[in-house]
Amino acid sequence: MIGIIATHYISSFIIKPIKELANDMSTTLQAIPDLLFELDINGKYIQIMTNKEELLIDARKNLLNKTVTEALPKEAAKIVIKALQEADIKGDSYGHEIVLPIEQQSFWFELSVAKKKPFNVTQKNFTGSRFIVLSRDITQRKKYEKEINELAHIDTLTGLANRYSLEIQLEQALLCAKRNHKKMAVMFIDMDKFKDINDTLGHNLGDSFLKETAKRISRCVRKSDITGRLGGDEFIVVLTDIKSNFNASYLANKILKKLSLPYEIDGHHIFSSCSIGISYYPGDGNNSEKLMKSADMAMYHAKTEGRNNFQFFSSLMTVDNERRIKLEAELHLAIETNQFELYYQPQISTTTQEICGAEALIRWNHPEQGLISPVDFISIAEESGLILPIGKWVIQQAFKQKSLWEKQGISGVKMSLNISAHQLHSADLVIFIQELFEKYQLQGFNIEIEVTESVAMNNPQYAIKILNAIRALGIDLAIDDFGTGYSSLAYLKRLPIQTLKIDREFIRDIETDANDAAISSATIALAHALDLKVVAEGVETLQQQQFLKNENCDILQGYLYGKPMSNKDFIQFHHDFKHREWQD
Ligand SMILES: Nc1nc2c(ncn2[C@@H]2O[C@@H]3COP(=O)(O)O[C@H]4[C@@H](O)[C@H](n5cnc6c(=O)[nH]c(N)nc65)O[C@@H]4COP(=O)(O)O[C@H]3[C@H]2O)c(=O)[nH]1
Repeated sequence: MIGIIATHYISSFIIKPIKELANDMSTTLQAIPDLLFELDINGKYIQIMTNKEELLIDARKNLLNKTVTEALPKEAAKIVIKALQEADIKGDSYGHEIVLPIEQQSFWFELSVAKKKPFNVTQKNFTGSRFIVLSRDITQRKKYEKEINELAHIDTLTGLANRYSLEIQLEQALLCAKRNHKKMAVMFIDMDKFKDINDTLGHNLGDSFLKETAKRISRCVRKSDITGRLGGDEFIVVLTDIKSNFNASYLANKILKKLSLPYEIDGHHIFSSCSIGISYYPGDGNNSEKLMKSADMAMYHAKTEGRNNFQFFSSLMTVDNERRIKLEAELHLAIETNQFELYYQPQISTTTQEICGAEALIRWNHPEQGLISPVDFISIAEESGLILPIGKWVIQQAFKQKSLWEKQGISGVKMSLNISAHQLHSADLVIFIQELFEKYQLQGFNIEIEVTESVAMNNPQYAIKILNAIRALGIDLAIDDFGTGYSSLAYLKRLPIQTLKIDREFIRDIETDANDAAISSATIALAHALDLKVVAEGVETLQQQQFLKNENCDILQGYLYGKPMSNKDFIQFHHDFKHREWQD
């Protein structure tokens, strides 16, 4: 009886609570998303407590009594043993990470290990240290970490290295070059007139264009070279081991060629090019900042040399660069204090022998340097965006002058003026012209706007739209510097132009260079076939004049008749102009 009571007592007061506790424990373990193991100091699996069988490297029954060295990849097993040894000494160990191949995927686990305190009731056979190992699945976290790391180092648009990563990689490459006495080259690549593409076709298309550019650059370089995007349309290529300058020029030529091939993006045909500056280690700098800066200056020099070319850094450019920065600051002031003036160069009709036009050309009356030629500041104005206010001033001044000439009896003289790529692509250009056109009552008077061939051909669809709107106001349009740009006749036919201006490069050697003569003759014939008038620029000699007359060129402009001159001188010139000695 006592025996029964004692059994009942043990059952209800000892075994039952233990059972309940075990039940509770098992429910708690089910709820833990991690894997729990009990291992001995040799890494032998004593217990596996998890319901996440799919995260085990092998079936539970295959793992039990095996050691981690037998069950896991070598590297992971080493880490587990290390964590156990650490916990054996300190009592616990945290933060070790292992990667395991499970079902052909890589899973990351973070280990937390606690040394077990032996107690006698259940673990009579307990020999040596035992450990509870909690193995947390951190695969997702690792994925995010990798993504964040990539975001920090990779330019998300192009997949190339970003500025931060470029600097790190360049510093590392420099250390290596210093140690091994190697030469390196840094190339600074800037797309020509990217802003126009972005402004006119929108940012999405601009992005696609940059992606394509990045692809083309990547295809030109070796795997061991560093390629990245600094931001915007600026790319960097670092040649980490070059034998001679030839390597860099060869690659620069290759990149120039590839980036100037036509782009077809979302049905738009885009023509572009790039300018490249090159600096060398050790000659042009011994740290990443100096090398990048030198390459940047050389790139800027390439821009001023007409774009679509490459230049090596030279110390003289530092002076150039300082001058440019100073000039840009002074240009701001020049706009505010009205330091600009328009000069006018006469154009002579070969049929009437009269002055039939005047090209308005800007001059800068610099307070210290005197008259500065547009050649020295237009490109800076374009780069800095100052061309927009300057260009507006030119339009306003030329329109005003044209209206005054009419009032002063100087009629029949077409006023030609230049507009730049930036202007053509500025949103308010047409409205601005229209308002001034009405303000100065120029309806019915001859006004002509000149755009260079490359301006019109860069994004021709947009150029056609804007030029059509200008043309609709009754303004004539001319293609300037014809022959120096893309010469796409198919597009030329679609432009609403009335005049072609042959660049003075072709006129200069017209008597001695058969090619130039042939190009000029063909251009005149082509223009006439398209019902366009032809202006020859840069006519300096009677022989050139004769040649052009023989070819039926319509209008001549050049020093032979008159240099660009102030308004006062032009009025005098016009007054004095009758039939002169130079005429045949
Ligand atoms: N050697 C020689 N040169 C001759 C002869 N005849 C004319 N020229 C020069 O050739 C240039 C013709 O202008 P462009 O091709 O439009 O080239 C212009 C044009 O692209 C730009 N420019 C001038 N004014 C403006 C302006 O108001 N706006 C814009 N966007 N660009 C302008 O600056 C360029 C240079 O202008 P300029 O220095 O005035 O130089 C002028 C003129 O002085 C000649 O017989 N021999």
